[in-house]
Amino acid sequence: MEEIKDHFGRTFKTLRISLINTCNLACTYCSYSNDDDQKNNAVNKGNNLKTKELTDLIIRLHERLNLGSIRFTGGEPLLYKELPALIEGVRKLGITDLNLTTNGLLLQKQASALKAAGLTAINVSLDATDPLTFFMMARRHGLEQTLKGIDAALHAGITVKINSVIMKGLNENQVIPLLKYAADQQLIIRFLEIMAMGHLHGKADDYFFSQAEILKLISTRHRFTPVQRTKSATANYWQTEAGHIFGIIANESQPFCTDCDRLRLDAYGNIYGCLSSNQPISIRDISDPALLDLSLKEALKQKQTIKFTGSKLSMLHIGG
Ligand SMILES: Nc1nc2c(ncn2[C@@H]2O[C@H](COP(=O)(O)OP(=O)(O)OP(=O)(O)O)[C@@H](O)[C@H]2O)c(=O)[nH]1
Ligand SMILES: C[S@@+](CC[C@H](N)C(=O)[O-])C[C@H]1O[C@@H](n2cnc3c(N)ncnc32)[C@H](O)[C@@H]1O
Ligand code: SF4
Ligand code: SF4
Repeated sequence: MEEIKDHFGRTFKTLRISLINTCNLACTYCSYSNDDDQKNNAVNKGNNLKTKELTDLIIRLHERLNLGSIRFTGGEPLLYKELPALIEGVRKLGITDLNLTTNGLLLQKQASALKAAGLTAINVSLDATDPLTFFMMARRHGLEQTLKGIDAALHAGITVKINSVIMKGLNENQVIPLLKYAADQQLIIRFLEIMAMGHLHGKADDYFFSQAEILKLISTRHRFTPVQRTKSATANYWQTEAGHIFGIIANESQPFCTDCDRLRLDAYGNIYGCLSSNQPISIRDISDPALLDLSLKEALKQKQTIKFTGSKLSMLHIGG
């Protein structure tokens, strides 16, 4: 069967599944307000997919795309009750690179079940090592719980990386402490440039803290050299003289659309070919393979040529 490809040679190999569009934190850059929730309900159509329906959709996507990896995200994916069962089901399809992006609050309880189910690696979001700044960023307390979650995942034998969104005027003073925490734990950390999504659409500039600014801050403490980028990666990486690897996801300063291989599936059975797209393409009720192909080709057209251009949907709603 002919591979679904665009004229840049891009195809879909990584499936990012948003399992749920609710969350137990309300991060300032993601959630509209303290009690956000469904203000932007553009994609909240119908009922969430049941685990069986979701597994069937994954099977059909995998048959067509020969997926290399899956990342479970959200909203907060650890609120999805049947995650271990889902992971087990997907692993049986032969997809063994199975990853999770989480805020880590519920990780302490779930880490060993996730490992047993076959999860490969976890990216934990952590924007501060200081409880007050954590609260300011997340609008909830939870630093200690998140740190315990990271410990539990490591104890269970799961590889962990840290993601830290850096916002000018709010938590740039956390770059050095976060880097130190990660180095002490021997974890890779990636700092994220803020993205103009949801309520930040058109307003993100005020908070933008660039890759260059992050590197400048780090250079006051460490010497570092660049690491060769891997194809389709979101992050650029560097290694400090002490051997610690850190990265920056520079959506604005150093975009990575040219070899993007990511397809998104939300909790309602809609696909998106690009994080910049507000247009859901429903594949939930499609059983005809030719129609699935058409939908995937349509989704591939949503990809950007150069960089992320902003979205009215927040990560909470499209799936981060
Ligand atoms: N523009 C853009 N940014 C993305 C995309 N996927 C992830 N990101 C950015 O990368 C951040 C971290 O994403 P993760 O869920 O950790 O996934 P990842 O970076 O692909 O993970 P690794 O495979 O471990 O490198 C997100 O919060 C976004 O800022 C994408 O498809 N497009
Ligand atoms: C939407 S969250 C979903 C998974 C989980 N709740 C978590 O926080 O890891 C996925 C990632 O998106 C990032 N994110 C959300 N909104 C963002 C924004 N406006 N700019 C940059 N990153 C953002 C978060 O920091 C997190 O690392
Ligand atoms: S970034 Fe993750 S933890 Fe924070 S509000 Fe969004 S979905 Fe929740
Ligand atoms: S903005 Fe779109 S094309 Fe660019 S990396 Fe993100 S998902 Fe891929």
